Amino acid sequence: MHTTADQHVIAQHGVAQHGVAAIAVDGVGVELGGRRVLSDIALTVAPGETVALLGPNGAGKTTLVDCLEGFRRPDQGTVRVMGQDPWRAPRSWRERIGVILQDTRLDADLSVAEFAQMTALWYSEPQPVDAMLDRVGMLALRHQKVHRLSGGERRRLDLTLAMIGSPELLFLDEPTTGLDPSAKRDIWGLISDLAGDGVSVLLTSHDLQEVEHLADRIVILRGGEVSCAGTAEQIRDETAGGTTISFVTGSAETAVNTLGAHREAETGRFILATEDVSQSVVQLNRSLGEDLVDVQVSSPTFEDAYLRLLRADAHASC
Ligand SMILES: Nc1ncnc2c1ncn2[C@@H]1O[C@H](COP(=O)(O)OP(=O)(O)OP(=O)(O)O)[C@@H](O)[C@H]1O
Repeated sequence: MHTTADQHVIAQHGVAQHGVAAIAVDGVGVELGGRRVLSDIALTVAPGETVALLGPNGAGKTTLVDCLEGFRRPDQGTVRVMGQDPWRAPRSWRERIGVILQDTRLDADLSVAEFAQMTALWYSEPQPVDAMLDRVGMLALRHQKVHRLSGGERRRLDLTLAMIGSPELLFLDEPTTGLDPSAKRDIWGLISDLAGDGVSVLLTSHDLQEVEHLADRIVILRGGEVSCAGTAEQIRDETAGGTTISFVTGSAETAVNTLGAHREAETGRFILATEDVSQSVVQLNRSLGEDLVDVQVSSPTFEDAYLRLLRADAHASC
């Protein structure tokens, strides 16, 4: 599915809008320590699109992002980021991307403003530091030493540093780790605003709520391969199925032959797939009357789908 979906996105947004996808990966393979860590990876991020990379520990997300950021050269396949091979890209290319790392250490004895100013020096046209600090709610802390910042404040500073060069593409690795729920919402708002301004985002996160909230599309890596790709709704529907009504009745024949339900062997309950819950409940009542007991409606979530995908056998995909 990922190939078709990605081709569709490229056709719809990437090529049509600007001619060049923010990220275009094809057939990428990486071997580390004699072990294949990535195999035949295909991935695209269209300009202005937010794509989330999801997968269990060790799935290969960091290795792939390393290839995209130019820190690792894949053994096979092609990688283009903003139209260039990251491994050979010049400094002018690096100025067009912003990076927030999973675990940055800001140990210097500098203040927040000094640290941001030092980062700004690297770019030819940086944003004004105070304006960026204000945008992430850090202006009041501009004189605070960075090594005294709390985990959440440090994460906000990380984001400031990533944004300071006005990047066209942002790599966000666990951008809200350690943030309280309210701060997390603020940062989500900020990331959505950036996406609204046309910034492309590759988000790596284990926070399913965050991924669902921010990503236009989700690419799930598993065992170094793309296991599934699509919108959260597509992945949910294809992996966990649609809404079902489960019920108990003594009229098995009506349940199966008239209503089209199937009997679950383990529980003896009847399961009916439905696209319109109220209409199906009316129909159940009409057909089974008082012989209808313990009706339960189940609508799978994206989390259900993701967990099911991780539990499934090694070749499962959607
Ligand atoms: N230098 C290396 N030599 C050998 N194996 C490595 C090396 N670096 C990473 N690996 C292995 O490659 C696999 C993918 O690692 P990677 O860090 O890309 O996973 P990840 O999806 O980012 O995991 P996490 O969610 O835990 O950060 C892991 O099994 C890891 O042990």
